[in-house]
Amino acid sequence: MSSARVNMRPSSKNTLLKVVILGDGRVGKSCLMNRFVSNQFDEHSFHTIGVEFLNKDLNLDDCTYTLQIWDTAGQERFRTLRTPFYRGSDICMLTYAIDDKSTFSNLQMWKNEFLYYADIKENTPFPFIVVGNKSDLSSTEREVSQVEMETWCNENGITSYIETSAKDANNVQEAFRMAVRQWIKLETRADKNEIPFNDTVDLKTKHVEGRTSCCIGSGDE
Ligand SMILES: Nc1nc2c(ncn2[C@@H]2O[C@H](COP(=O)(O)OP(=O)(O)OP(=O)(O)O)[C@@H](O)[C@H]2O)c(=O)[nH]1
Repeated sequence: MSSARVNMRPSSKNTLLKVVILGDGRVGKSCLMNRFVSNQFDEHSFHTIGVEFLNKDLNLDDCTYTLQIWDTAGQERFRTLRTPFYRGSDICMLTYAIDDKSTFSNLQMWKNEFLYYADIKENTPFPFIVVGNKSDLSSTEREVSQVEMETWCNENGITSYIETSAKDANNVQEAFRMAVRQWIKLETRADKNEIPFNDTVDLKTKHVEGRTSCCIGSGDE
């Protein structure tokens, strides 16, 4: 068998990527997912309890990716409900709200929680993307500057970061596209340089024929 593992993905099928969205409660994780999947925004979005997921196809560079997007509950009391779903993730979106410094300060906690429960070793390259949501808010409400975000990302080896507004639909599509590009970048690098070639196991590339969606424990408190 050839060592060109990257070319084994049949173009006629989708590549399924599991994307998990993490961050403190109320930063807008559910709104980002709903804006991306349904192009809708709910001003009075309820707390998520546990996790929910929705699928959405994304076309990039002549390939179709089915993003299985997992929206998790940000509140501490739902920790044990959300963490079992981190395993098998392909992309992790670390989210904060630009008008709430504490949600930004907690990014390190979210990154650590993800790495631990997804069972990924600390220094293994992984497609993280940092999203500063609620960019529609006025500059007087802003508590986290773009420079602070860039600095934190640089310190944490994260090269994908963006500010979004689920409310105005600003940069939401772009955030998911950026996340997939980051996944492709690392996948290609892993294929070429890092992961020893294995005839039988391709942990990153999965294929789906159809679309599904379901909810697990969503609703009001
Ligand atoms: N101004 C503004 N408000 C937003 C934006 N995104 C979400 N919100 C509001 O922020 C609140 C929380 O949004 P959610 O999407 O429920 O937050 P969450 O991160 O999923 O919260 P948990 O489920 O508790 O983890 C809601 O009142 C939203 O309307 C945004 O881009 N701009």
